[in-house]
Amino acid sequence: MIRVGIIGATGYAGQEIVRLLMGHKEAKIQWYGSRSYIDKRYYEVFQNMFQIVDDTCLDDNMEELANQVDVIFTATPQGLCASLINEGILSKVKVVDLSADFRIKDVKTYELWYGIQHKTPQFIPEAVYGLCEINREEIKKARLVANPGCYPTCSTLSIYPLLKEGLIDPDTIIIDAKSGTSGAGRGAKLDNLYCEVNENIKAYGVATHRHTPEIEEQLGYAAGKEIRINFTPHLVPMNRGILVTAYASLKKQVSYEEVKGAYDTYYANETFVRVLDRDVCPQTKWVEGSNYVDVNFKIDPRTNRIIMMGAMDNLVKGAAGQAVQNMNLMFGLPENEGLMQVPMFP
Ligand SMILES: NC(=O)C1=CN([C@@H]2O[C@H](COP(=O)(O)OP(=O)(O)OC[C@H]3O[C@@H](n4cnc5c(N)ncnc54)[C@H](OP(=O)(O)O)[C@@H]3O)[C@@H](O)[C@H]2O)C=CC1
Ligand SMILES: CC(=O)N[C@@H](CCC(=O)OP(=O)(O)O)C(=O)O
Repeated sequence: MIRVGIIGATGYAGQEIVRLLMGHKEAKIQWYGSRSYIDKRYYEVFQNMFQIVDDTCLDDNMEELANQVDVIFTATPQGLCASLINEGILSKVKVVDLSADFRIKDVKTYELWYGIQHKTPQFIPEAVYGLCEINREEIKKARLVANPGCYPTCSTLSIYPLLKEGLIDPDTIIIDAKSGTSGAGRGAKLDNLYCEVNENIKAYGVATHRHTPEIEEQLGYAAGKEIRINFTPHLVPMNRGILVTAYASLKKQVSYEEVKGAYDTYYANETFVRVLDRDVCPQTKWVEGSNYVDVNFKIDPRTNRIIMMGAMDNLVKGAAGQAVQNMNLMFGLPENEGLMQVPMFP
């Protein structure tokens, strides 16, 4: 049994890790870390866990935690993991960080976009970006995994095959993305009040969203050069789900079969990336509660541009599901263990 500790178990992403691990055959949670609910029963924070989890919430003492578990998930605000981690901890325990602290290789870029000073930049080079379908072999050997952001996961997986195969011009990519409000976490915020969100849709972070450099870095690796994109997220009145619609110019005229072949090259053997049938557009409802990302595309011959689409659950493949997938890889377990939930519909 892998012994698991979660720092930030009382947030949306942390709770989703707990939910998924309840169905995992090889993992047992030993530490439900919190800041505000120390000594409270976990089920008192989330009553969906009543008669399922009886444990009490503990603090965020990573030193102590590292002596008791085999893997730590940090599902905490930006900057916290970087401030707690050290060599002694990493020599004892594997860490999967759900925040952005170790995702961006250039520390100055991280500090600029996140507005905080990185406390442990010495660990950035060894951290592996945990996009399982792309970095699988490196993840297996890692002791520190940077779990990707929700928008970057959906955007990168939707666009990646076309950049790798050189079918699109990397400097023409525009990403329009929409997210449910659980993406913003459980903390009370004016922007996420019912009256602000319900019956409403709005863009935010236009040309300034902190996921922009993360997406640019990952797509840049696929393109083989530095790139710049336009990325516009929108908040939509639903609990879960991310929908990406991305646009790019094709480098030449291509057929449906050629592009489908590019997607199949990378995803035909992937359990969690489903390339949908021709003309079927991904929908968030078809992936809700599951670790799947549904992708598809449509060529517009009038403009010689291509529209790439992706849908996933921000809390599962966009956070907790991918984190568990990373843990499975790091411990040599079947990659899909605990992750085969069928999407909920309707
Ligand atoms: N929500 C999503 O869809 C996604 C989230 N993420 C990332 O996951 C992380 C968690 O996000 P999310 O669950 O949404 O956020 P929440 O606001 O829902 O939860 C934050 C968690 O962090 C804990 N926490 C806050 N401050 C501290 C502190 N100083 N010390 C210890 N624990 C602390 C909170 O504890 P308490 O409640 O006890 O105060 C809570 O458990 C973030 O980095 C986020 O960017 C990544 C991808 C998607
Ligand atoms: C709807 C919403 O507010 N979404 C969050 C992003 C989700 C997230 O969790 O951020 P990381 O992936 O970087 O950890 C936002 O736009 O800030």
